[in-house]
Amino acid sequence: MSTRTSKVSVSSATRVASKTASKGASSINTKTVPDDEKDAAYYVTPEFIYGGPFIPVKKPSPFIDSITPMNVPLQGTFTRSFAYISLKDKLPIIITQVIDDLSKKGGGPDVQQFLEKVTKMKNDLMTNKDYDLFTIDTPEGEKWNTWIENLVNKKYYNNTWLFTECYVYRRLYEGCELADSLKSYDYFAEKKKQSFHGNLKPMCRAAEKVVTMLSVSDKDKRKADFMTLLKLALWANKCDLSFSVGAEVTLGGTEDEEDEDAPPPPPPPPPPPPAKGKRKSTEPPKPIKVSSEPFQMILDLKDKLLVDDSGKIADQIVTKAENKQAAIDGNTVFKQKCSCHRLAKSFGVPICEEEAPPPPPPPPEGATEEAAAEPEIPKIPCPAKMTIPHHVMFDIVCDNAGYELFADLCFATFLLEQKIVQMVRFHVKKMPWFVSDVTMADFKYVIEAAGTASFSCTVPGPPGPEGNVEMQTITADNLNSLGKQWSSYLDGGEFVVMDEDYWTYPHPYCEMKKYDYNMYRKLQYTVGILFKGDLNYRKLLAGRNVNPYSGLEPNLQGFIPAPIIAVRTVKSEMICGLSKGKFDVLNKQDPNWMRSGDYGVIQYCPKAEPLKSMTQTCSTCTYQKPFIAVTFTKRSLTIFFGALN
Ligand SMILES: O=P(O)(O)OC[C@H]1O[C@](O)(CO)[C@@H](O)[C@@H]1O
Repeated sequence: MSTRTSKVSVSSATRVASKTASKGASSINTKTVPDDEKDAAYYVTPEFIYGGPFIPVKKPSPFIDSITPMNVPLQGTFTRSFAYISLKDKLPIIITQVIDDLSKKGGGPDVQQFLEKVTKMKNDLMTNKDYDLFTIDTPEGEKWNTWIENLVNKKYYNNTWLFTECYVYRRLYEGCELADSLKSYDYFAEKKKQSFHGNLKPMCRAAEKVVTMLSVSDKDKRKADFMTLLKLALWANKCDLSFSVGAEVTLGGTEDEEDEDAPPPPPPPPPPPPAKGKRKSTEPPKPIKVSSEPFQMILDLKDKLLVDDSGKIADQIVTKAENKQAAIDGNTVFKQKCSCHRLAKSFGVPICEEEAPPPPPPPPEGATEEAAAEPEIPKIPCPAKMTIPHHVMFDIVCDNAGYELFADLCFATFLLEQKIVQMVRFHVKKMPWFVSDVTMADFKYVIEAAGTASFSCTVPGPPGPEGNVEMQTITADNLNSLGKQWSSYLDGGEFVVMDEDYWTYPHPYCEMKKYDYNMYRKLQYTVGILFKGDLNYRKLLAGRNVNPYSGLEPNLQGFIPAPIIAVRTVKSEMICGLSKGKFDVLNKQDPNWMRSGDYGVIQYCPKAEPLKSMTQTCSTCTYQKPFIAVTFTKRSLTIFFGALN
């Protein structure tokens, strides 16, 4: 795989992405359906002719010269939408990069087969064909085929953008699953690693401050730091390689932008007051200079944060965590002893003699053999009835590896060190996804690399009392100690990493209950779920172009397993929760603002569906199949319960 990628700073990521897109598109030697003129020609050319060559039958074009109408799912057929651009320009380039890298890598016939399949998929995408079915023979492959067969629109552009993008990434990975020499191969791995190393400087700078926020602090400081670290996690979402079409995105700026480490310029003079009676100016705001120092960046981007619920989130998550702890402390039903017995049973190890329950009483005299053989009903309560977890936990549905994961880990560390929660569950992807999304391997890589990275540079320190600026040295020491801390959290079970199937399904989250009830139930144990990034946001809003002034809660359409925190930089045309008039002002300033990744939101829905004990029991207790997910670490063992439908 080629290790060379172009490098862009966050501010220029969009520019480069669109440049790369058009460059890449022109080098792809295949007819693209949606180019306006070609498109018209394509749909006018008849597939067959009735009664001779003189009666052409025009195929109806699915393409509509429009933005996505309100409340309709984002879809490639709206030629003035970003979904269209993404399918037309971005996705083919990402697929081409995979093909190119693997072609260079070379390999046997199975790799050739992979390349043929992927090339066909790219052509199908570019000519708006029907999806092919999966050939992989697994229960998950079968599920995908059922979903495809049940679709009304099976074409790449005609179906929802969400389904098509997920389908493409899933099919890419199918190619690896089918090729012996590519099993568990990650064609995006090098890019993700480069993106980590390209951001060492901002990580080292951020780590210097993060370590000062960890010792247990008073209420006000804790709240302020909570909010700051959530914002650090927000702006880290700019580092996304699917958005930049594989070009490395660094917070450090490109070489010619490095002068941002210079002391800040004096503030500009205040603008003249607006003339009386004049309407608010809709002129685009002057481009602001954004620092590569992550905490300064938060301040620089203050006005780009369109919804900021971080204060409310800090207050409410702490309160919910305290309440959960009280419930755990007061819970007499599931004491450790019961769990030990159940686990011992589940894993077939003998129960300690003293602890073992008394042997069952002998069958009463005269009882039939059948009755005597009745299974013993254990005295421990049924896991499916369990409604209180063993730990106060918080969940993060991760997005990108590299710098974004670093920022998420910092936030998680804060929650643990401030004793707000005792466990953080990270949800990652089972396969390479949207270029830079975190997989299990990426998670381990980032932690190890943070623990061992070496870095040193000098930057101007904060101005002294007389405005004098002294240079200070930044090293990787604090990043290293964070990395080591994270490794020990993994060993100790404070960090749990899970790669459930649902995160790579093409379904919006409001359908989780229908497609994966146990996943929904698992999420119900937590005090809050942080959903990172644009794709997660799209899934939260069911992929629709919702009313920008509507609230988050109604748009979740019943997906409320726990309080939801949505943190994303805006990279696609959907948003909710804006204050009155804001959407119109932003549109007037820049019609493409939602495609820029320059704006962000931190949104909160406090509502949560209480976890009820299940009507079904599980086989540990009676006769039905239990669902038990177990996470082992050196120092602890965690179990999540549910029951299979
Ligand atoms: O990493 P994030 O924030 O989920 O962003 C991914 C986004 O980028 C895109 O690839 C668009 O550029 C979208 O498909 C997607 O919404």
